[in-house]
Amino acid sequence: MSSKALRLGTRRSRLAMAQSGQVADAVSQVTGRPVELVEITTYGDTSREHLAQIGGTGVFVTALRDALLRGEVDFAVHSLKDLPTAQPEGLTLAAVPEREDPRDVIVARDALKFTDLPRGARIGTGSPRRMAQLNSYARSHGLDIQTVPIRGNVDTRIGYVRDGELDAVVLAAAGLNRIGRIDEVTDFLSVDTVLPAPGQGALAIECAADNADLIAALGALDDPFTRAAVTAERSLLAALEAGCSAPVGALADLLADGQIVKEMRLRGIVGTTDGSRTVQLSTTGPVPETYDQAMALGRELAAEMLAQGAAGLMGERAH
Ligand SMILES: NCc1[nH]cc(CCC(=O)O)c1CC(=O)O
Repeated sequence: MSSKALRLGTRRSRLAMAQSGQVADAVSQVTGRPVELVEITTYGDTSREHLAQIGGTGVFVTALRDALLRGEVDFAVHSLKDLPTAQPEGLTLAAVPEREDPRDVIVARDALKFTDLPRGARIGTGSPRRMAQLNSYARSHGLDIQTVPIRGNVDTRIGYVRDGELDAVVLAAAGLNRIGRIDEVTDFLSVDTVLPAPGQGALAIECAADNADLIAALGALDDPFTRAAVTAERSLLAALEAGCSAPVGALADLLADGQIVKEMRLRGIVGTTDGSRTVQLSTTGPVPETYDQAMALGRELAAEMLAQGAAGLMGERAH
């Protein structure tokens, strides 16, 4: 391969710049080539509407993908949870690096934990998935909380707590880690309380499907277990015919007996945003050795969830 700089297309938000910068360093290491960041503005960055109102999936990624397809940039880094499950013609996921903390967290006033929030506390989140699970937990544990739809980047959301408009906001640990604000977390939510979004905490590195040299080089950053796990989670999401703004949580992990890994477990939840109804199920299977096996695990869980009425809890379909 040449020693020309590789062009990495990135959104200009603080989170996107942070994760692109981190991947740029890693890619530079494995390829020996300099990596140059190319800023691209997306519809998701400029729209003032709530994500759920924009509807559809992938508002953040379309502009990046267009730039890749036009050959204006060589590769792009996405938060996997923002990536639509359909892989567009002409592009490929060259690597899914090792996932970091997949949990959701609370940033609350006065260092409060979720379960210590006072009656009537206002918790900001624009995510139907988070609303459904927080409200469901509140109902079954006698908490009196109010979820308030908010939008904006991570700094803006934390700002709602700092300026006293909200008692707490819900965010992803991974995003806070990447922008260096993890210290502001007041409570890490157990995945038994709130299942993360499919793919949460993982990144996807995408490039043109015909760029074999680059695909091979970026492949050095791939973590096969993370890829198997997120493949199962995204297969569940796809089989539920839900989009990335649907109230669907999912997490795949490995079950071990001592040091010996036995199985992959996939947990999933769908719920109404008021938390009054949920379908939450789990399945296990052999640790996938192929993507097809990981996909099958997701489809199997989706079928069981649909048989228990999951479709009726998801509201309007994204497509
Ligand atoms: N919805 C926006 C978004 N997309 C990715 C992350 C960061 C976490 C990740 O990469 O999974 C966030 C912020 C958040 O949900 O708090």
